[in-house]
Amino acid sequence: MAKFFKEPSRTFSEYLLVPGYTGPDCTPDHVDLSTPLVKFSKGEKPAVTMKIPLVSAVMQAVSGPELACALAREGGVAFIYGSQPIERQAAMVRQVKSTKAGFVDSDSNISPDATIADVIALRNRTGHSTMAVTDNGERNGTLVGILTSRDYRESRIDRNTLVKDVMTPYEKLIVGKDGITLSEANDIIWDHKLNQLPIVDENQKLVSFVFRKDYDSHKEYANELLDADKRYVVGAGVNTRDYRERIPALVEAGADVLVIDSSEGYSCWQAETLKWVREQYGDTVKIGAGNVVDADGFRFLAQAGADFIKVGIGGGSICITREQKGIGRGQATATLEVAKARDEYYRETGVYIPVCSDGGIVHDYHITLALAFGADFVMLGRYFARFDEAPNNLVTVNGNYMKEYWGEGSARARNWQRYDVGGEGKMSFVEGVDSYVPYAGSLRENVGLTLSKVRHTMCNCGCLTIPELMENAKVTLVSGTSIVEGGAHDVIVRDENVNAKPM
Ligand SMILES: NC(=O)C1=CN([C@@H]2O[C@H](COP(=O)(O)OP(=O)(O)OC[C@H]3O[C@@H](n4cnc5c(N)ncnc54)[C@H](O)[C@@H]3O)[C@@H](O)[C@H]2O)C=CC1
Ligand SMILES: O=c1[nH]c(=O)c2[nH+]cn([C@@H]3O[C@H](COP(=O)(O)O)[C@@H](O)[C@H]3O)c2[nH]1
Ligand SMILES: [K+]
Repeated sequence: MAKFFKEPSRTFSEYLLVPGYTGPDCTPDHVDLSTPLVKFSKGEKPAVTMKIPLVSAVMQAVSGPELACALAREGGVAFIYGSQPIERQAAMVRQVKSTKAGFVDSDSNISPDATIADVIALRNRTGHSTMAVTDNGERNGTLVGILTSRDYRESRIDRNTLVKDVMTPYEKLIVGKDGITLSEANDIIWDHKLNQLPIVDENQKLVSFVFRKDYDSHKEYANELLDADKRYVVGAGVNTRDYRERIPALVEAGADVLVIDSSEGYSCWQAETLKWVREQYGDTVKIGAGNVVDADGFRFLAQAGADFIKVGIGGGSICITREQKGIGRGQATATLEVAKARDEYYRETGVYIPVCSDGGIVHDYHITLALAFGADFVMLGRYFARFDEAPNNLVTVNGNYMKEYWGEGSARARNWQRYDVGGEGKMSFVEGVDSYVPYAGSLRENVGLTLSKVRHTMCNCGCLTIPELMENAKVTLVSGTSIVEGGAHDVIVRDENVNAKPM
């Protein structure tokens, strides 16, 4: 007979944390959110420890180079999406590894022959009004000028006006030479009262920008996650088909960690991929696997050699896998059971394999719950898709700023040819939707706020570290009615905008 799990599978919104004793030193500024990214043996240190328990989803709408740098600055890791040609993904990894803190890749570039209508469209798409004018309109083209919102009056200007007729031309620009330090660049900005300094190489090709508004934040990134060469740490997604070509390209580009990106990881394909990595690279290449939702799946991938294991089927905000295929498990139950299997495996072997809870985080407190349930870190898609740094378009919908967010199993993502690589045929059904999420501003601000809530909650629970929270948290199931009790109720809320909304 089929196996039936005794308990229903539950999700994070069905639980709350019950406070523990808070002592005088248990304050948010004392909370340490560092957490292992990859496996380690008892008594040893993991090869990569994150400063915060957040990684970004392996998705086209989420994890591009700009977001990767922004997240590494805060102490987390992004996984550059794999649903793109190998060379392009490797180039994104290289871009992160070659980004120097404070030097920003220009994401708003336009050619001198473009029109103001093009400028406005580009600004609406990227949210940035400072544009590099390059000969070919590309990021690393020859710099011929700069265009900012001060160069034209949107309400008056003829939309057919050409960029070259309103831009500040190169001859009038103050530029920095590639190779200068951040403090030299900032000195030039202050001496000349600039808002931005373009950095160019010896052939006048645009390399990057330094922005005045970034000055304060660049002074201090206490949690910055850097490799031994002081470059940002970055991850990348791979699949179980073209890994023999993709992995070498990503490793060569400098990826610090890889993850097999799949809805379902309890398969011979993942074991084969892990085996191949060990044969080729031993333990020098770090690679996570998944997703699984029970102890059997965990043990299988642990024995196959995974460096961390990802949990979650069908709980993501854009996921329709449960509806389409009927596989999955409530995210809280899945995380708890896999974390228990992780602890058991650790007791048996002395090897600790970090567990990542992937998908379905809706409120900030869900992160704290996931950690209390035993996750070492969480993977977020929707959350990061709302930020400036994500590679997805900013659009207006009914007058509201939104960012586009689509699943990797949606038709939109699948237009990418991965389903034709080595497979018997195309997948005929979709497992994800194409959607909008409300635009939320910068990653730094949002992550700061989210983690401040996590730290406060941990203090309520009397815990200063993630392992302490895993060990000591007290968790209660809540009834449907008590969930209603937990929100504003029986009052007429006056102003939606000034009241706290869930993230
Ligand atoms: N976490 C979740 O709940 C879900 C995530 N997704 C996302 O969608 C994307 C696509 O996921 P999947 O469809 O699971 O991709 P996948 O490539 O892992 O699997 C697609 C199909 O190909 C088969 N397959 C994989 N490697 C093979 C090989 N070497 N030879 C023959 N057959 C092979 C698999 O068993 C599966 O039937 C990923 O980004 C994933 O994260 C999609 C649905 C649910
Ligand atoms: O059923 C699915 N169809 C999809 O098209 C899809 N795309 C991504 N994912 C998974 O969702 C996670 C992100 O979830 P959130 O938006 O809730 O953070 C991601 O990290 C993935 O695990 C998908 N699941
Ligand atoms: K399976």
